[in-house]
Amino acid sequence: MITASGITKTYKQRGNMLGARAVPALRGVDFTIEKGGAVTFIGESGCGKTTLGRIVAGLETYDSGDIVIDGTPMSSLKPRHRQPFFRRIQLIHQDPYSALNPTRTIHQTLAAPLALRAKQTGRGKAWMEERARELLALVGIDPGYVLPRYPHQLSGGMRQRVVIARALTVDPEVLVADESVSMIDVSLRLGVLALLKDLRERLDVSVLFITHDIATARYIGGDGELYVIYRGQVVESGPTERVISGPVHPYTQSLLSAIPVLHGVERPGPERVVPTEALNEAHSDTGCLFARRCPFRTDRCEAELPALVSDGEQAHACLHPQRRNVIPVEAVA
Ligand SMILES: Nc1ncnc2c1ncn2[C@@H]1O[C@H](COP(=O)(O)OP(=O)(O)OP(=O)(O)O)[C@@H](O)[C@H]1O
Repeated sequence: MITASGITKTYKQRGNMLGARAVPALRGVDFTIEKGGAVTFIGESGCGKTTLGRIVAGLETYDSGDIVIDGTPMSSLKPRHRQPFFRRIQLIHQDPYSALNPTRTIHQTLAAPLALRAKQTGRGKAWMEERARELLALVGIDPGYVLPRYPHQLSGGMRQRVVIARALTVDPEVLVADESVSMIDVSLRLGVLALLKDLRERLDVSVLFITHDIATARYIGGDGELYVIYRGQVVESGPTERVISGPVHPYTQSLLSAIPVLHGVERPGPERVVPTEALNEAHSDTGCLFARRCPFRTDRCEAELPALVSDGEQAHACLHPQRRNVIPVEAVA
């Protein structure tokens, strides 16, 4: 089990003559990934999703808060001692073109991490060969065809599957899939999503899925937890189906209005959400981060940052939670 609590991350971006500008990417994010579970983060571009995925995979540092992996807080370890923990969490690179070394055959690509695994588990070369074939078959490609070939000799879909097979060489407990950086086209994307769903069921591996698309959030992690993130803050969370059928934060509702059917949502609206502003521009950080775009804002929202309040299952950070449907103004004809 992996627990993240209060994760914050601020980037320093080179600014104008006044010096570097601080860009808060994550502002105190908490979540738990259970064994075999699915956790989805959804939000629009720039909200901090990719940063979060990289932090969970141990590829990015964080400023405060902690990640606890199977009871061990990562802050209690020196960076090199964190590696064995983070190895259990594999980020699936979504750009199959740059993720594989073009000068290595697939056999060589899989051999390196399998050799490490063989050493750790006291196995030999025969096991490595067998495991490479087994993993390729698991991701739905013919080992005999793929193993001797170079990445450029394979289709985009095959390359993406090889990337997933490589992630599986270390027997990960969690796969992190950041769809927002996906370079693959729609038809391949659906195949990869189906594969991730299948691997979750067959290997009991957990999935941390990062997306800006509610339909894929539902497809891959419909039985898991959904976290809606806005400008680095979780504004709503809960069981995916429950949040989708009963969103209370106006931002979640505006995201959901992109899908045609909303079961169980009262619809006296629609109310309109102000279009996306340039997220990093001179936003006031006092008060609710969504206030400027929110159709329900009051003076209180401008002054008070709402904390995440939970009813035990579903949580929201809104001073005026709504049981109504709102739509982003971009979607209005
Ligand atoms: N290496 C970096 N240096 C400076 N700022 C960064 C860096 N990486 C991300 N940021 C900033 O942090 C914020 C969050 O970025 P992040 O990539 O995590 O968002 P995202 O939700 O994944 O966006 P997208 O869906 O477009 O990938 C953005 O404002 C971004 O400009």
